Amino acid sequence: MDKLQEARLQINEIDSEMAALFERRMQAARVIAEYKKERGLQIYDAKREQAVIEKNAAYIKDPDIRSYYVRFLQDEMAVSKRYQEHIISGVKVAYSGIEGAYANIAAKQIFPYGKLISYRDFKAAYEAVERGECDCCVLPIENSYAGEVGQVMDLMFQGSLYVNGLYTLRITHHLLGVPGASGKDIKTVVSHPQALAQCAEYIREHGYQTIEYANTAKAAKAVKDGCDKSVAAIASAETARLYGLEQLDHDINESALNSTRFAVFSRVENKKVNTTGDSRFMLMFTVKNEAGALAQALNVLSSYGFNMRALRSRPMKDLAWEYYFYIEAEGDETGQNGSDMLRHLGLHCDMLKVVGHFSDEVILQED
Ligand SMILES: O=C(O)C(=O)C[C@]1(C(=O)O)C=C[C@@H](O)C=C1
Repeated sequence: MDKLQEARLQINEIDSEMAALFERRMQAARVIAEYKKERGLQIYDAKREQAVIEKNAAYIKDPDIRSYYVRFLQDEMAVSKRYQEHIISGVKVAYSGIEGAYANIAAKQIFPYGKLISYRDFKAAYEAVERGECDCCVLPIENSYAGEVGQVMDLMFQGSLYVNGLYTLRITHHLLGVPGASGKDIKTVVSHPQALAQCAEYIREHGYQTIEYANTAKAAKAVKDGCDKSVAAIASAETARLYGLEQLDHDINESALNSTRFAVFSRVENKKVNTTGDSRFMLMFTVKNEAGALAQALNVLSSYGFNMRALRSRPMKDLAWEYYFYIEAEGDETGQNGSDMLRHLGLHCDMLKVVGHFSDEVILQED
């Protein structure tokens, strides 16, 4: 037998072993896909991929081969992601608003393989998941300019869903007109009040009239349907594409940091977040009506080493002048220290629930 034949026989043997291993790996990937579908998690997990590569590359003794093996692992995970997309494809994702609205843009980016279903408002989208009509929903919880989204906070407090992922969408506004219009033609701009406020300086400089719409996509649709060269919408580049509008001016919002945080809600809690130090969790509670109860509750978190990043209060709708509290904190509350903290915190609360935890806040780019 010559060397070629010998090497090919070896490869045949290795490939047959690898085929069996590949099948096992893909079966594990299927389990992961189904787990993620139930919890509204993204397939791609950058940290996990990094860990897989680091751990396995270290097994390769020949330094000449190591970089090829890293490539092999990357390809293997790309195949695994394609297979998972095939399994999850059509996962039903509820969002509020119409196509082209920012919630739709965020949902599309988080679940490009999903079936996105529009609901008229936050409550309708949230309840569609509670009823089992959708697998998860994507709702805004906070805007860097306008602050918390109170209606979504209230749903989190009263409802039964969990937050297993948080995504920040950077928002860039553009001036959008009908084809053939130019900046000089524009007299009136239409958009959501927040978008108008975010571009207030630009609008003032140009002396435009403003008209408010329920969301930026509706404003864009109105411009398209109105066919009036003197009216422009303020919305995203994606909305322009969707409604066949032209960008007459770009990046017109004042703050470059304009962004909205979207949470993905699902019926199943993602019990274990990674423990690499980037975990965060969200709590909602009411405190006992006693002097110092709130201060004591807050002290419990720090005494167990959890760093509180946000504290908000909202009125309880059915009890005048009573409030519930929302906390977002850094750390992993699923371990022993976390459950001790929650037990201790519970002593100061009438009601306490963990609404969600997630490992990393993912930054989405608008385009
Ligand atoms: O571990 C996961 O979360 C997976 O989805 C599996 C897997 C892989 O094939 O190893 C695939 C995609 C992720 O980006 C990370 C890893």
